[in-house]
Amino acid sequence: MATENIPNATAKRLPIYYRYLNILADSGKTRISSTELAEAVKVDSATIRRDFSYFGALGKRGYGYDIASLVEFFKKVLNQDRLTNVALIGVGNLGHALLNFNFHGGSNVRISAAFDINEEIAGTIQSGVPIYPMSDMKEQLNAQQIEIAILTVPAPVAQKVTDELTETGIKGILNFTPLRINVPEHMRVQNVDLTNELQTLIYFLDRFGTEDE
Ligand SMILES: NC(=O)c1ccc[n+]([C@@H]2O[C@H](COP(=O)([O-])OP(=O)(O)OC[C@H]3O[C@@H](n4cnc5c(N)ncnc54)[C@H](O)[C@@H]3O)[C@@H](O)[C@H]2O)c1
Repeated sequence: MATENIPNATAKRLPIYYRYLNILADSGKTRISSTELAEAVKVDSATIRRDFSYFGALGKRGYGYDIASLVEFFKKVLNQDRLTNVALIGVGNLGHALLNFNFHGGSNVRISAAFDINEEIAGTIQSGVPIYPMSDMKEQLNAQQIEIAILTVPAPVAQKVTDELTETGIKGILNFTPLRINVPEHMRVQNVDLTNELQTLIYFLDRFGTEDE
């Protein structure tokens, strides 16, 4: 299965497909056409067919896609058949909300360790997740074989903390800070920027209006 060379845009849509297909499977539905799926996930059917084609022909003409096999397939592609432990660095307002949420609801990702410089929080357990002092970070990440970190520290220290993370086994950072952090080539950063998302929405509404207009 050649999943290394799929385009970024396709990779980003896979969790959307996976989540919806799971809902369908739970409701007892057994097959779906690319047109139906397109309507539900708001991605056009040609794109869906192209996305799926990167993984080999999964659908049958006139039949559509078999939901159970798609779910199994995406589960493997997205590594949802094993639990992925992630770390959270910075348990402030946002960090705390993410700990509380902790990716419940059918996802196989969970925050298993959190770290903070504040000595009053370090050593406590919040939403079932232990908070460690920063001095324990390297040891804990290695011991728990954690490869992904969520970064929710203040922007002025984001690069410093990132540099500390590069000395551990961390391979990917979900960066909530507004700073565009620098990482070595073997690491990958995914930025989450709510302001940016909101501005994009405002831009599209200003320019194109809503779908019903
Ligand atoms: N991406 C988004 O959409 C979005 C939304 C809100 C906030 N943010 C960003 O998320 C970050 C956190 O925001 P917040 O409101 O939770 O801030 P906050 O001040 O409430 O929390 C920051 C936490 O980081 C800890 N911290 C500070 N320096 C540290 C260090 N060197 N090592 C480890 N921990 C350290 C603090 O003790 C605190 O607990 C900020 O960078 C903010 O700009 C992003």
